Amino acid sequence: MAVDMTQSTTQDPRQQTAESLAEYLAAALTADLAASPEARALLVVSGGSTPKPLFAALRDKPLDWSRVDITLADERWVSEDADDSNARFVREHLLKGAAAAATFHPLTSAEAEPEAGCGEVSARIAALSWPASAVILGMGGDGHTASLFPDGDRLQEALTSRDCCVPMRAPSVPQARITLSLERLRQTRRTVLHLTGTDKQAVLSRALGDIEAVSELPIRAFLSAPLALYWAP
Ligand SMILES: O=C1O[C@H](COP(=O)(O)O)[C@@H](O)[C@H](O)[C@H]1O
Repeated sequence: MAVDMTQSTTQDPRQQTAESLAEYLAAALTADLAASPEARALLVVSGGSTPKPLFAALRDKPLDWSRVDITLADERWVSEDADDSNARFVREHLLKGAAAAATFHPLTSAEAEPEAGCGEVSARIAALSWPASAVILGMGGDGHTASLFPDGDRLQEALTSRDCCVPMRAPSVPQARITLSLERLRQTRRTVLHLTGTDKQAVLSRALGDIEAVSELPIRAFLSAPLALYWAP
């Protein structure tokens, strides 16, 4: 595992880490957009609570956001105005200021269940400009990342499928989900793991102890390739 560990030393380490990561992502997007005047750049973000200060730090970076596509690593199969919708979170915290010019691609459809809507979403997301400039992953206390849950009903499918998206249900979470597959999450120029807290540091240490046992701690699927780790206590 090649880890680029960026850790804050200021009084507000989470904010400082978010700002460092925003600088890194803005430079990555700018570099990928410079490839040609027609180039588009794709940014894959995670939901949850961790990215909020990152989104605030990133959204006013001076780059051509009109050529940036943004999608999610995973989503709850809920309406976009639900409190726990990742799409709502992205619209409220990232697609503001300069970044309002970006194009957001949600992971839901009009179907009632993710099993019915997944094909449509997969086709839509697969049509974006892969490889992504960056995939920003989070991690839960159970070692899940995106919606690759240890107790997910389709975890093995999501780890092996060539499909872009996979529906997911897990006893440990209340809502049905949809997640990008492992193969799709790996189609990126840069992978970032953004974590906060000593509890998650402990889970990551455990995961690094045996990176082969992916089903136990699915974050392990990303620990054998280059990864930029942004962590703050
Ligand atoms: O369920 C989820 O949790 C993880 C981590 O969330 P956080 O609140 O601890 O930041 C997140 O990365 C994932 O996208 C989300 O669906």
